Amino acid sequence: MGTVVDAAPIKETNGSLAEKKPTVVFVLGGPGSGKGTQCANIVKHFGYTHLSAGDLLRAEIKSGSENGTMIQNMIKEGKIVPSEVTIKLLQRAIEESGNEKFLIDGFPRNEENRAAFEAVTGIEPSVVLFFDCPEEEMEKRLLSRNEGRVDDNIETIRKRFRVFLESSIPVIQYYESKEKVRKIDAARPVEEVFESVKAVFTPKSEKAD
Ligand SMILES: Nc1ncnc2c1ncn2[C@@H]1O[C@H](COP(=O)(O)OP(=O)(O)OP(=O)(O)O)[C@@H](O)[C@H]1O
Ligand SMILES: Nc1ccn([C@@H]2O[C@H](COP(=O)(O)O)[C@@H](O)[C@H]2O)c(=O)n1
Repeated sequence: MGTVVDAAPIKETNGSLAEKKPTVVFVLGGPGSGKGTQCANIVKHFGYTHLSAGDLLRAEIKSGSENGTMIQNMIKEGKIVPSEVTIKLLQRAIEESGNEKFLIDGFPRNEENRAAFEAVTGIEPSVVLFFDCPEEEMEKRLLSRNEGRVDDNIETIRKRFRVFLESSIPVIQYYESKEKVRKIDAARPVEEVFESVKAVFTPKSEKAD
């Protein structure tokens, strides 16, 4: 079956989300670098709403959406789903949340994601967290995650690593050029990583001297 994306243009919400001035933090890093784990900690401590692009896409498959088969195939291959699909899911989740502070995890994954989100929502991230972790460690974590994900097998993991290097690193470089990136050494134990994360979210005035 061919790719099914909504034939209609993305809902004309351009600007309306931006007018609400939500605080958006993009959470990036390779597969298995610990983005979801750290987002759960940030939610508990700092009151953000966690929106994982991957979780939203997996929920869309389960919902029986007409795009479900296409999304499932893309995830199995470690490929990036067309931006209009993912952005619609993010927009809906933002609008329904009632919160004004969001961690957007695993997005933008490529330049198309980045440019389309900005054009459609008018939102720019205040900060981009980058969980930096060697492939060897990420591979070990993914192979022992045991959540039954169709993409946690060595063949797909290697494809996901390649997509990360080729498509996602350039997005991080773009935000580095705008001085928005906070790079975190993610190869340490969860608690140590979170100490570094906390420093990003704690206002300077509250930090110990
Ligand atoms: N600092 C850490 N040390 C060891 N294991 C970790 C660490 N952080 C997360 N993990 C474990 O590694 C696995 C992957 O973590 P997590 O799901 O948070 O990564 P992710 O970056 O969100 O992955 P993906 O992009 O594939 O969704 C999980 O089983 C998690 O419990
Ligand atoms: N912006 C995105 C995010 C994810 N995907 C697809 O989902 C897969 C799993 O993502 P995780 O963040 O949960 O690891 C990913 O490999 C992509 O296939 C996407 O297309 N676009």
